[in-house]
Order: sequence, then structure tokens, then C-alpha cells
Amino acid sequence: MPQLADYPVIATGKVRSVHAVDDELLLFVASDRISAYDHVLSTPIPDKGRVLTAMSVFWFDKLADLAPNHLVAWDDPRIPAEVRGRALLVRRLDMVQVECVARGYLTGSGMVEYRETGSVCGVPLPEGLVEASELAEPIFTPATKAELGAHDENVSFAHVESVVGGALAEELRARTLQVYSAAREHARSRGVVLADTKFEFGVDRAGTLVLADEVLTPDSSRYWPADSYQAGRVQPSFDKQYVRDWLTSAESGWDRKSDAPPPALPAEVVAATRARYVEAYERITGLSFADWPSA
Ligand SMILES: N#Cc1c(N)ncnc1-c1cnn(CCN2CCOCC2)c1
Repeated sequence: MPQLADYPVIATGKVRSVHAVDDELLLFVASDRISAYDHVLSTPIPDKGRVLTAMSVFWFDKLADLAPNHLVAWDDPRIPAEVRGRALLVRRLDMVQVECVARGYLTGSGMVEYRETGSVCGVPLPEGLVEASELAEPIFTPATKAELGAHDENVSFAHVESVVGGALAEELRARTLQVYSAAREHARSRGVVLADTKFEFGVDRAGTLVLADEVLTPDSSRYWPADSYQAGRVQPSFDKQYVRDWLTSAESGWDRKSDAPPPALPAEVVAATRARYVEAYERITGLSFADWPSA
């Protein structure tokens, strides 16, 4: 059985990493680390990596007719036992260097840009929209990948065309909006608002556009509980609200405007956050997390 150390790291993110298996295959590993307020917290959330891996597998399968994806296997002897359940065997692609974001609601950097310009990524929006307003139609709001720790930068469609060419830019936009819309409809039927999401794509040797990275996880998307959705205020995050509320409470003793790193999370916040990740998975998929493989 291989060890993770047998597979050289080829890319790392705040909470994930990509390792080389052979010329054709990569291992995509999700950790239990959680980030909040642009900090990777010192306290891991047990099983977060497994839940988010299980969510990606569910969505890859559910959306396979709409979009070919890079997933090869999630339970395979080439996956080291130490990361079983939180690692995916995926096929190597020529990655498109564009963060493909779809937004069905106005929040985050989209809201900031709208307040300043009345548009997002060059897409004009109606006047009078407020925090968390539902958009009449979902919009494609691409971004360029920032260095580790910095925020991605929103760019226009024309910029994407200048980077990848007109045809591929159009295909990225069409596929991003198509997959988001299908996922959003399913999530809504399970009582969850999928406000926005970020996809990464690659191109295979045949020139086919392939959905890569993680998909439609709470780390790559904003999920809100539908029963408390109300435009005009910042919505509670389905998965990270307990962490955010504790970190900004007097009890944590932390000042998010300071340079100080966030303090360790209390056990009850960790447990409640783990439970929210499992709840998100089970509500979205209708499956039991207890059935998902583990180390
Ligand atoms: N997925 C995928 C994939 C693929 N299927 N083929 C070739 N390269 C990649 C790849 C390599 N890095 N990234 C950026 C996203 N990473 C996520 C983990 O954390 C680090 C950043 C994608």
C-alpha cells in the first residue's frame, strides 16, 4: 500500500494539496483545516476533509451528464490508507488559469464591486440591489487566482477572452452557469440556497473541457439555510457561522482587525461545526456520512 510521502506535492492551497501519482494521475487531498477571516485556524475540524471530499464525489456524479470531470476514483489501492476518504485520484489536465465563479445572489466581493460600479466583472446590474439580493439570472464573474493568502481578483469576460481566447472563454461561461444552475436547483429542493460557487476547469489531451478541483463544497461555495434567507442582511453561513460568531465574540478575546492570529477554537465550537458539515452533506445528498470511507 503506498504512503502519501511516496507522491510528490505539486500544488498546495490553504487547506488542500495535489500530489503526483504517475504521468496520468494526481492525488487531490483535502485536510481538516478550516479557514475564517483569511486565516487558516490552528484547530482542525475532524472529518471536514472527508465530508468535503464526499460532497465533491456526489456532485461530480450528479452533474456528469452536464460536465465531464477529472475524477477517477475515491476508494482505490493507489490512495494511501492515511488519507482514505479525504483524497481523490484524478486525471492530469492542462488547467485553465481562470477561477470560474457563478453568482445567483449578490454578496462578498460582488457586492463590494456593485456598490462601487453598479456592475460585477463588467456585468451591469439593476439599481437598488441590497446585500444577498437574488439576481434575476445567475452571472459569470471570473477571477484570476491570487497567490496563497491574497484574494482572487475579479476580472471581466473580455479579460478572460484575452487570456484563453474567445471560444474557450465562452465555453467556460456557458458550462459554469449551466452547472451552477443545475446544482442550485437541486440544493434548493433540499432546503439550501447555493448563493455562488467557484469552479476550476482543465483541458484533456482530446481538447475536452473537464471540471476539476473540488466542486460545490462549502469551501468553494456559499451555502445558506433557505428557511432563514432574507435579502438585506449578511446571511449566516451554513457551515462556518459558529466559527465566525465565536471568533468575533468577546469570549474569544480576538480582534479580527489586529494582526494577531485567531485563538484555538473551544471543543463545543469544533463539535458544532463538524455536525454542520455532516448535516450539509446529508441534506444535500440524502446519503448517510457514516457510509463514507475513512482511514
Ligand atoms: N484539480 C486539479 C488538477 C488536475 N486535475 N490536473 C492538473 N492539475 C490540477 C491542479 C493543480 N493545482 N490546481 C489548483 C488548485 N489546487 C487545489 C489544491 O490546492 C492547491 C491548488 C489544480
